[in-house]
Amino acid sequence: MSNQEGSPVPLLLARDLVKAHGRTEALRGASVELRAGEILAVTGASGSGKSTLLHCLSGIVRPDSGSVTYDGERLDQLPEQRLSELRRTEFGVVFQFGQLIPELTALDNVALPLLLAGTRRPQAQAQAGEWLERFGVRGQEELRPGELSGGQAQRVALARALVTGPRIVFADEPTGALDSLAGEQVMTALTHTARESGTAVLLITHDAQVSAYADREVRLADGTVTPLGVAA
Ligand SMILES: Nc1ncnc2c1ncn2[C@@H]1O[C@H](COP(=O)(O)OP(=O)(O)OP(=O)(O)O)[C@@H](O)[C@H]1O
Repeated sequence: MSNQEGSPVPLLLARDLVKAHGRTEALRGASVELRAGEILAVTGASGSGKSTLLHCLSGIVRPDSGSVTYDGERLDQLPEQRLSELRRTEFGVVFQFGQLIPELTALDNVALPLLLAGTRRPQAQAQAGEWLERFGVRGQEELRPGELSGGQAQRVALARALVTGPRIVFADEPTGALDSLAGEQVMTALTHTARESGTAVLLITHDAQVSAYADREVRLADGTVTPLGVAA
């Protein structure tokens, strides 16, 4: 099943997700949908299950019950091999602490997903350089993550998440470790690029300044999702 931007069929649809960590029920029937090209903020108090939801939606973790449908495919039922392929080609992920590979330069961190997808090194590095430039990290290509500022490292992480042209970027508190100026730069870069390329973004945050960048916001509480309407 294909899904065009503006189509009423959501690109990603989760229904009645339940997920427990030991005896803690992080999700208790959470439902959420993400449309093609939309920027959706998922907010909620600490411990409300936001990261668990992101992990279930992005196929990192399987829910105990409920369904996750991505472009017509049931993610929660897919074999591991197909799931990793989807995660590599259709999804990009950014975490709070970038999680760049410390031994690799900024350029090689961004080139890595392309190399894993079979792109030849010169081509991968050229594309990675273009993405670093787009995210305003010019001149830092040869630096390692430890030599970058927090904001620069997050913009490198964004470039790495977007370099393969994913349809969805999952961002878990992408500005959580940054001061407000660096946070604004990261959010501007992420939302601008996502809109330009038609990439949908599922953004986890507890910060109202960050959720203001989204088209729509939903709130997690008690393991379920409540819509909050369209952001201004
Ligand atoms: N691996 C785990 N093992 C045990 N409990 C876990 C695990 N991961 C999450 N939990 C628990 O599940 C609940 C939801 O956690 P989750 O990280 O999804 O919430 P969150 O809203 O993202 O929190 P925060 O905003 O603090 O990051 C919490 O009570 C947490 O302690």
